[in-house]
Amino acid sequence: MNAKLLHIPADIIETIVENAFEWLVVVDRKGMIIYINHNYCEFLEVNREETIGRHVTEVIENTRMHIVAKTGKEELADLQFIKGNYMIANRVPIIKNGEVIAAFGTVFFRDTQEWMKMDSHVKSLLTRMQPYIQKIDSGVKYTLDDILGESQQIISLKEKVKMVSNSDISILIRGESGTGKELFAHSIHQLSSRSQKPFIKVNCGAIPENLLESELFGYEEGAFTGAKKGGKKGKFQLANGGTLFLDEIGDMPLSMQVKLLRALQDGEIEPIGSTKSISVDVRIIAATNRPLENMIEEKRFREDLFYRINVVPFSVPTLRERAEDLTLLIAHFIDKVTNRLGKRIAGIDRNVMEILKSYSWPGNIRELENVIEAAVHLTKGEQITLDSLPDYLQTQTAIYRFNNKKLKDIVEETEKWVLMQSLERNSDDKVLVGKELGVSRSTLYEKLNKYSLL
Ligand SMILES: Nc1ncnc2c1ncn2[C@@H]1O[C@H](COP(=O)(O)OP(=O)(O)OP(=O)(O)O)[C@@H](O)[C@H]1O
Repeated sequence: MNAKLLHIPADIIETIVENAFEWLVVVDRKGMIIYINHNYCEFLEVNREETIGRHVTEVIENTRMHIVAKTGKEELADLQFIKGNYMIANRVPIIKNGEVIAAFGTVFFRDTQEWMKMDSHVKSLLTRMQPYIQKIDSGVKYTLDDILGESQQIISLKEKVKMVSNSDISILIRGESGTGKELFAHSIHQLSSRSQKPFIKVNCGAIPENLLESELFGYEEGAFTGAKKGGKKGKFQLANGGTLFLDEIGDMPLSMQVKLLRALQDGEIEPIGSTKSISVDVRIIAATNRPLENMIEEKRFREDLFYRINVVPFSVPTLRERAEDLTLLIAHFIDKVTNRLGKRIAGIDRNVMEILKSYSWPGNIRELENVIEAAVHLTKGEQITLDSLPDYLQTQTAIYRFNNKKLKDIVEETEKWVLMQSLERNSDDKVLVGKELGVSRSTLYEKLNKYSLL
């Protein structure tokens, strides 16, 4: 140590190190933490004693401290993403006798206007880059890993995906809107031998009937007024060698269903205005939330097309059928939104969690994602509270969903719910709760104990 520093008592040096830098970590040359200051541990929500001796990558996300300790090259003012926020990190090697013996890193997060401006600039750049990154690849945006869920239904479906993805058979994915049908379609393509070829999606319900044919099969130059010079390739041709995802196939007009069936059976298409057929090799994945069997009876969907596409049926469960996945999905969406916004959310108020669990989610995962996104935006503190939920969920208690429950269970659920609300309102003060609900101290404790609310 520098001779002048030796005169400074150790406790003074310790105080300086603890406070001079906002957050400080020191690693040895193997990347093991040998020192980390209290403020940093507090931010990371880790216990200081338990972090000492652990590899820095196990404690700090996106860290490069172990790399600097190895290369000996300092990294100054580098952007680092930690716990939903962009920070400025300095990483400096400590060199003795020409050898790197350790490295120290400091992390700054300055809540100044200037920093906020830079933070949002970086985020908007990243958001703008995202579509280009997606366009570079084959069109696949999701893999099986993006399908979250630990329920038996989801585990079995993911197994089924692995079994059928490598064959060329057509797959019909059924399920309510927002259940994740598109995610499954992407994953099947991504796991198939066609994964390096295009994945092309057509939303059969969103394209007007008169345009659907040219969209699917393309057209020749001069095929109709307004046709593009040189003609236009249809989605079948664009998907050649890969997968054509026919979303909302139940909404396809009957006239198009005939043409689609012909194309699938012959493996050939005829662009509008052309007299020549073109061979195409596409794998079909279709999806719908419509009751196709009823539509066949009503002559609104062709039976022969149904059998052609329904070789392997897939049924994606609704969110209410797999309520056990709710907690995981909520945590995932909070993470996703906070990462994007650079906001910190530590948890969810327990009343809010109860509401989310008892709601029937008619819009499924899409609705859940939207509710969480809005709640993260609207939450002022670090907890998602009742007032950041949409009005229809805030009043959710009024509409009780029976779900085949017995009266005893309904009474108990309601009792627990009322107790939780009162505890929340009275900041856990049992005397006030007892007064508010008009119950004696012993009854209150008995009930709190029964519902594990103590
Ligand atoms: N298992 C899952 N894990 C994580 N996110 C999911 C899951 N399932 C669906 N999502 C998300 O929910 C949203 C809706 O999914 P998707 O578009 O695949 O539903 P869909 O069934 O195709 O809906 P629609 O019938 O309305 O087209 C997407 O943002 C998707 O990322």
